[in-house]
Order: sequence, then C-alpha cells, then structure tokens
Amino acid sequence: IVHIAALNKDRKIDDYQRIYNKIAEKIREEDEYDGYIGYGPILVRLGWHSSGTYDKTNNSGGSYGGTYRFKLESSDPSNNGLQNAAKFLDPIYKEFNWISHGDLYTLGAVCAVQEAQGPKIPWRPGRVDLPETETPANGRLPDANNGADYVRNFYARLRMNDREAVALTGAHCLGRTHYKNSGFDGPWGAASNSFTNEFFVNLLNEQWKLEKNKSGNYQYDSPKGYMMLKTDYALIQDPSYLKIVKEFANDEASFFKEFASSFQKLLENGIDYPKGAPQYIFKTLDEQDI
Ligand code: HEM
Ligand SMILES: CCOC(=O)c1cnc2ccccc2c1N
Repeated sequence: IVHIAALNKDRKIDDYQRIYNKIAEKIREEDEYDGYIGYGPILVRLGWHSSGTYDKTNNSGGSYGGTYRFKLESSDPSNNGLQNAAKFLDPIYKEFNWISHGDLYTLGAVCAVQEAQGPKIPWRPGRVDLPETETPANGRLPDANNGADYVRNFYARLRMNDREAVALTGAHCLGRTHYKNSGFDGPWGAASNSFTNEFFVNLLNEQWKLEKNKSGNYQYDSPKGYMMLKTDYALIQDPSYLKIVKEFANDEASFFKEFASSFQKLLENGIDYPKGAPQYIFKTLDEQDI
C-alpha cells in the first residue's frame, strides 16, 4: 500500500495556523472538561490512536486516511472515550472542511502538545480521506496488561526503537485513565495538563505496588495516588528501557527533543511526502500574544 501526501498549492501556513489557533482557543475556553484537565490530553490520544493502527509489514493503517471517522474504528474498545475528542473537533471541521480528517486529527494532537508547554512538533499536511473500505480492523492498538517484550514488539510494528518507544510513552504525563473507558483508574488528583518529564520522574521516585483493581485489571499504585499501567512500569523493569527513563528523568530537554521527532514520525507513519512538501512549525497562542 502506498499513501502519497497531496500537495495543496492554495493552502499556506496561515491557513493551518488559523485552524491551530481555533483548536488552541477552544482548549483554553473549555477548560472545565474532565475535572479541569481540559481537552488537551484526549486530543493527543486521538492523534496517537489514529496513527497507532499503522503496520509496517504492509504499510497499512496509520493517520493518512482519517478512517477513525468511520464506526468500525471509532467503536474499537481501545478507542473508548475518544468520541469526546472527535466531538470537540467537529465544529472546527465544519468551519474548515477543506482539511482532511487525518490532517485535522494530527494537527489537533500537535496543537495540544504545544499548548501544554511541550516541544514544537513539526507537522506536514497532505493526508487524504480514504473510503470506509480502507478502515483497519480493531485490535491494532496496544493492550496495557503486558510487559517489556510486548511493548518492544508493539512499537517495532510502528518502526519505533527503544528510545522512541520510551519517549512516546512519556505522553502519559498528560491526562489520566478513566475506569469506564479502559478499566483503569487514576492518577487521582495528580492528573496534569502540562507536558513535562514528570512521568519518568514518578516512575523512578515513587513506591509502586501492583494491585488488582475492581475490574480485575492489574495496575501499579503509589501512596501519593499516582498510578502506572503494566506497560508503563515495564519501562523500569527492562534494563535498556530503564537507562533511557533515567536519561529523560534527569534531562527534560533531551526528552523533549526525542519526543518531538518520535511523535512526528508516529503521526506520519505510512505516508510518502514528495520532494518540496512543506513542513510547518506552528506558533503557540502565547507566542502570538493571543
Ligand atoms: C503501550 C502503549 C500504550 C498503552 C498500552 C496505553 C494505554 C493507555 C490507557 C489504558 C489510557 C487510559 C484511557 C482512558 O481510560 O481514558 C491511556 C491514556 C492516554 N494515553 Fe496512552 N497508552 C500507550 C501509549 C501512548 C502513546 C504512544 C501516547 C502518545 C504519544 C499516549 C497518550 C495518552 C494520553 C495523552 C492519555 C490520556 C488521555 C485522557 O486523559 O483522556 N499513550 N493510555
Ligand atoms: C505525571 C503523573 O501521571 C502519571 O504518572 C501517569 C501514568 N500513567 C498513565 C497512563 C495512562 C494515562 C495517564 C497516565 C498518567 N497520568
């Protein structure tokens, strides 16, 4: 399967910055969502889940076709709760319906990371809506009840190495688990909407206890009310992952640098960009004095 980015001569950075600003202002405006966490974290998750269906073995899935918009994909149990992010983006798609769904979902995630004071994520337009027949089957997104070997294998399908895998999981500094979505719960009170290396600091500094929660899922809980999934905790159980966790816990800049490149790679997996395809780095609202 080949997905070539469509170059649209009529649309320049201002057009996309306008959409970025609409999303950013709406995140700022609707700040009460999910106990005042806001929409940032779930927009990041939508961009990640619409990209995480990618399979390098046949170059299928991924963000290109915007197939999350179809029932088969949005009703995948792994996508429970993401309807809130799609609903958030709906009015923005109606106003700017020249953009593809794949570009919108990934632009929303880039905007959410940057507006949470995270690193700048370079972004390239050109994804093209594919028909419903191209929707990947359920089951391509990861299952949290697993250890390091599973995590390494899963990320290999997305062409990600250990460093990229650890960096990407650092996005769990944002938001929280919701019992009704995934059968996990927490962190309590500690959920954040600021993009930092705190996830790695917590992993190393907290006392973790493996507990079976009321849904029968296992999760690691700390006395301070933090939680980790088994796939989070795997990052300190595996010697190669642990080394990288320590680096990112001690050097936020190095985490930011790796996250920016890994996240762009995740959002662009499966897409061929022609020579001369434009790449944009959007300004935050703060940088525009908005
Ligand atoms: C092995 C890989 C991963 C697993 C098993 C996993 C699993 C989960 C689970 C179970 C939740 C809770 C969902 C809910 O209950 O609402 C969650 C939330 C989240 N995940 Fe991951 N995740 C993984 C990788 C990633 C990656 C690569 C990113 C982004 C780069 C990411 C970003 C997020 C964010 C931002 C949230 C919070 C969403 C919210 O607050 O609504 N995750 N993840
Ligand atoms: C910085 C404090 O947040 C955490 O330690 C943490 C750990 N794992 C998670 C897994 C899924 C979603 C949110 C998560 C989360 N917020």
